[in-house]
Parts: sequence; C-alpha cells; structure tokens
Amino acid sequence: MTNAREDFTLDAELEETDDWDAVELVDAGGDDPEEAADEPTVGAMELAERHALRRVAGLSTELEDISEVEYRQLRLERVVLVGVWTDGSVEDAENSLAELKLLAETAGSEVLEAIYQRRQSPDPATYVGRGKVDAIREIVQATGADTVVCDGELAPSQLRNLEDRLKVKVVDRTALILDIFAQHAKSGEAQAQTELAQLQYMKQRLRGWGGNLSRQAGGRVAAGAGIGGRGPGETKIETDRRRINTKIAKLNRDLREMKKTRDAKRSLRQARHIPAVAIAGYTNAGKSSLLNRLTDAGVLVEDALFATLDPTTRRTTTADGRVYTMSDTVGFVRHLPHQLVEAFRSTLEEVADADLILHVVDGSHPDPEGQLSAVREVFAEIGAGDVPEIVVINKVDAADPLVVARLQREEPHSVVVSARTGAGVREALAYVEGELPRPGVEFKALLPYERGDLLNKLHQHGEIDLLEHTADGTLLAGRANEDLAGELAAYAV
Ligand SMILES: Nc1nc2c(ncn2[C@@H]2O[C@H](COP(=O)(O)OP(=O)(O)OP(=O)(O)O)[C@@H](O)[C@H]2O)c(=O)[nH]1
Ligand SMILES: [Mg+2]
Repeated sequence: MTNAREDFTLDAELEETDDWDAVELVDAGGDDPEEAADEPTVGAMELAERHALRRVAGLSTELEDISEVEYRQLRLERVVLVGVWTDGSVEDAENSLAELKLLAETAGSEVLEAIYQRRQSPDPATYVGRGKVDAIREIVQATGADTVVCDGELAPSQLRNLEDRLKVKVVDRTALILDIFAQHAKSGEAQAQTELAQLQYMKQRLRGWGGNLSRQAGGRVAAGAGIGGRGPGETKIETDRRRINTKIAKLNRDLREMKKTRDAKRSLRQARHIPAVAIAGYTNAGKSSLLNRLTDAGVLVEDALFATLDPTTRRTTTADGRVYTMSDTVGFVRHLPHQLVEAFRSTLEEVADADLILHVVDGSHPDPEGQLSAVREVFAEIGAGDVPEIVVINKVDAADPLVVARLQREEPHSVVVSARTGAGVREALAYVEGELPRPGVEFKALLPYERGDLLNKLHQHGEIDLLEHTADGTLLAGRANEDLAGELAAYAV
C-alpha cells in the first residue's frame, strides 16, 4: 500500500482510490446527509432535545472564569470522523472509528461520516496526508458538518493547520473524552478531577491556540474585553497560563482535601480487615449492572460511555456471613487521556488497593481482547498490576458462544455471566468468595455466652469451622484477623 497519491480533490477519485475508506457504521439512522438536511424526523428531534439537555447539564463544569483561553467548549453538532490507520487489520481500524462514533454520540453529536486513511504515520503538519485535507473539506461541505473529530491526540499545530484549511472546528479524541467526562461528572470530586484534566490539556495547547486567537474568540478578545489585570508588556498567553496555573493549584488543593475523606474511609476499612473487591473494566462493559446484580446497589446503568464517574462502594456478605466491600469504578477506554488518569488517580487508587479485581469485559464486543489489554495497561499505570484478578466475561446473552469459549481459553481465571439475565451470577459470587483473602490467624476458643458481641464479630469478619454449644460456653475453631484473634486469646483452649 502506498500513499503516493496525495493530490486529488475530486469526489469521483475519492471513490476509486483504495487508500481512503468510508466506514460503514452500524446504526446508520440519521446518518444520511440528505435526510438530515430535510425536516428532522420526530425521532431526530427527540434526540436533539435530549442532547440539548445534556449539554446544559454540562455547563456547570465549563471554565467560565478563564473565558479568554482558547478552550473550545465542544458543543459538537454534526461531525465528520477522521482517522489515520497505521497498523493492525482493517477491522481494528474500523473498530476504532466505531468507538469514536460512540464517543462522539455520547458527547451529544450526530455523526455524518467516518473516513480513515492508511499511512505509515500521521502527517506531522496535518495528521492526514496534506493532499487529503481538501478531500475532507469537500466531505465537510457536502454533509454540512460543523466539526471534524480526529481519532488520536493531535499536536496543537496539527489542529490549527486543519482548522485553517477545513474552515470548521477540529477536535481530537482526547478533547472528546474530556468533554464526556465534563458532562457526566456529578460529585464535586469528579467535577474537580475532570476540570483539572481539562486545564492540563488546555495548558499544553495555549501556544498553539494563541495563533488564531482573534479568529476563534471573535470580537471579545479583539476588543480587549475580559481579563482586567494584564500587566504591561505581558502577552495574553502568559496571563492565561498564569490563570490556569492558579486554577490548577486550587483544584489540587481541593482534591487533596477530598482525598482525605476517601483515605479515612479506606483506612477504617483496612483497620477492620474488611476485604475489598473492585469492579473495573472497559467503559460500557456492564460494571454497574454487575454491581447491582451482585449487591442490589441500585447504581445508574446506561447504554452510554462513561456513565459512572463516581465510584460506589457497597458492603456485602459472603454466603457464610463474612463482610466485604464491592466498588464500581470509572470505565477505561483505549488511549485513556493521560491527564484523566492523573486527575482520577485518587479514585483509581481504590482499584490498586483492592484485594481482588473483578475485571469485567463485554463478551459481545467485536474486540474483547483489545479491551482487556487496554484496561490492563491502565492497571499497570495506576499500580494495580499485581492485584489478583478474576475476568468476568459479561453479556453472554448477547455474545457469540465461540468468542466466549475463546475468551475462557485465553483467560483461565474467568467466569461467564450475564448481568442482564442473571446467568452465571451465583457462580461468579462463589468464585469471588473463594478468592477473598482469608483471615490469617487460626484460633480455638471457649467463648462464654455473655460474649455474644465477639461471636458476632467472628461471624462477620472471621471464618468459623467449628461451633459447638457446651455447658461452659461456645466452643469455636477457625480463622480470624490479628485484632480479633487477640481478643479471643483470653478464651483460648
Ligand atoms: N445484553 C446485555 N447487556 C448488558 C449486560 N450487562 C450490561 N448490559 C448493558 O450494557 C450497557 C452498559 O451497562 P453499564 O452497567 O452501565 O456499564 P458500565 O461498565 O458501568 O459502563 P460505564 O459506567 O459507562 O463505564 C447498558 O445498556 C446495560 O443494560 C448483559 O449481561 N447483557
Ligand atoms: Mg457504570
């Protein structure tokens, strides 16, 4: 495959050449530009209304006080997706764009077209080959798109060059994911974490975006309105950078405070030796559904990417009465923006500190192995690489049995479930209970009947192998953690 022909611009040629591909994406309803240009159908209007609502909900995290910075509130409407495919199979390339489509739709936009180009590597100036930019512009004009979303993290100069030539807003995958997080963040902590990630992203792009500042920010900047305290000779970018740094410092302070609460809860749990199970995995794998199945947690389940940003922890018990906790966590995605991993580090610590990870994977996804390895990359990055892991192959009701069998072969420590139908859930629970850390100290004691409190604790946190009511008290043998074993020592036999 060569990339020699970079100079065509005509649609007709576009059809013929073999290094362009328009991706057939599932759920093509509304993707037809002809149809979209007409009166919107009732369905499309409802969709538009829903999206409008979603965007309003996201306003709270907009960075109003840094209004002059070139942070683009995405407000994506009608988008064209553009990818560069460097290695892997055609399927990989198409899966990647199909995922980008889901991400764009989650952010509230309508995807009109998806195209990718085979190249050795992205063009340093324009991401796609320079000659392809005109072809993209024609597609943009023909479809009436207002935004182009590129499937990668682009350099500021690449974004700027593309915008100059395409005459529409150009954003990258990272900005898209950040925007989804901003829309979904509910708790103060998730909002602060997301905002921090956005600011880090912005900060790296200040220079690049400064170049076409006046065009993008419009009259406001041109008129010199906005920031008051600009010092003599100071450039706007410096002012912006300083404001961003101040804001970042404040967010870091706030987050440290919030982390204290989280740490306090965790150390309480650790002091009591309560085992912790973390449910983690790719976004939309069914983590929240599984937590609900396993513990009746009532956590939000949505067919949307990154529905969960705030981890929920539920206390639950094993069949034999031992207490442990189970937490839902933020979903992962391929190339999860580094800024987000950093910002969500304290949330992700829950995964690293867990005694056991339930790694949920969607068995009905076209590339479950790709998802497993993307998630494991993040595990390694957050220091969770050594935590024991059970792979939960979910959505067996919708998955191809051959794929499920293949996954079971590849992942010996796995269970197959459907969080939707409940199939396999009991077996999964039994597996989890068997893998929970066992209390470390063996004991044998004769507990007087007035120590019902201690017996209660043993039921919750210990393992009882023998329990006999005698004339002198309860004869017990089993395993307990150090603290409990210490309390029992007085009654040892
Ligand atoms: N067919 C099928 N669908 C499922 C199953 N489990 C979950 N789903 C669906 O998958 C979608 C995502 O489920 P969630 O539980 O929200 O997934 P999640 O992993 O928590 O997703 P995020 O929080 O967005 O990362 C929802 O539409 C669920 O109804 C299953 O066993 N079978
Ligand atoms: Mg969830």
